[in-house]
Amino acid sequence: MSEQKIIDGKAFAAKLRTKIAAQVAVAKSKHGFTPGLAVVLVGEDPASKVYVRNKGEQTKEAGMASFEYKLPESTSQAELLALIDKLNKDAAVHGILVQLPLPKQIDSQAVINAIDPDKDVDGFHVVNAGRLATGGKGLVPCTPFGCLLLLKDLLGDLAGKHAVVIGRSNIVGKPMAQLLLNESCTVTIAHSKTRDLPGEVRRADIVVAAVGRPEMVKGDWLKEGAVVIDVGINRIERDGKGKLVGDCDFQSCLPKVSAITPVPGGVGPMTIALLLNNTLIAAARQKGVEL
Ligand SMILES: Nc1nc(=O)c2c([nH]1)NC[C@@H]1CN(c3ccc(C(=O)N[C@@H](CCC(=O)O)C(=O)O)cc3)C=[N+]21
Repeated sequence: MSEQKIIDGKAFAAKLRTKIAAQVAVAKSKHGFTPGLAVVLVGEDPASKVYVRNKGEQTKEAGMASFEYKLPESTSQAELLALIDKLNKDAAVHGILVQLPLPKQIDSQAVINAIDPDKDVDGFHVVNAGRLATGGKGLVPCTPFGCLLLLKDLLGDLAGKHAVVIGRSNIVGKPMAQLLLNESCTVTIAHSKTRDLPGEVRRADIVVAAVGRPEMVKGDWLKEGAVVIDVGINRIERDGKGKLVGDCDFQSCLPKVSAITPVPGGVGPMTIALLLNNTLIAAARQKGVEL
């Protein structure tokens, strides 16, 4: 019964990648260029290595060029900045992603702000954050962009809906709130100091959970028929086994919602699809073509 309530982010992302691959083919055949994405990984974090590998594989599957840079944990900030300078100047590279988090000797924000904003396919550069906040044409962070596409596919026009975003990070919460505001939602941003979080969430037509706390949002916090987008990816131990769970308690939320994203298979695959989409957008703009 509730099967159709579960949003299939994996299938949506696969469809999106098919569309992107078709546009990449046009870029090659009609305009004579191959969109290229450079991914930079510093150090040995095992989860980061998996993401970087998935990104590389899906980039190539879409027909794009993938450039991977794996630097040692001991890399200095100056060395990383030198690589970014080289990638900024490389005409075959249209998008640059530096995997976060970075080792502690490196100032992440300084590194992000060294990327050419027009190649900043993560949308994390202060210029892109400013463009999003002021209605300019920039690059939008992949995870919130993916969440927005899922919401619009499900609900159509979002105007007037009450959205509660839980979490205020620069990479998800804040840009998500900006995007929902641009869609004329009434937006509440909740965080660790919010008084009566369940009470705030109970007013929401749309809940976006991005706090990084396993299974924090409970079903009895939700308004009947709410749409829940769960951005959390938390690795926990249960019954002696490793398990991936979101920021929402899926079992108690499912009966209350009209739709909910699962973890895994929800927002995660969308993030990578939107990264490819941003790379395509960045490449088309750099080449001055419409795809
Ligand atoms: N500069 C930067 N940009 C990022 O976008 C970025 C980053 N750094 N650092 C790490 C996080 C994490 N992240 C994920 C992307 C896809 C999945 C994903 O596809 N997850 C699948 C599989 C999860 C699994 O099985 O491990 C799913 O949710 O179904 C997860 C996590 C991007 N990140």
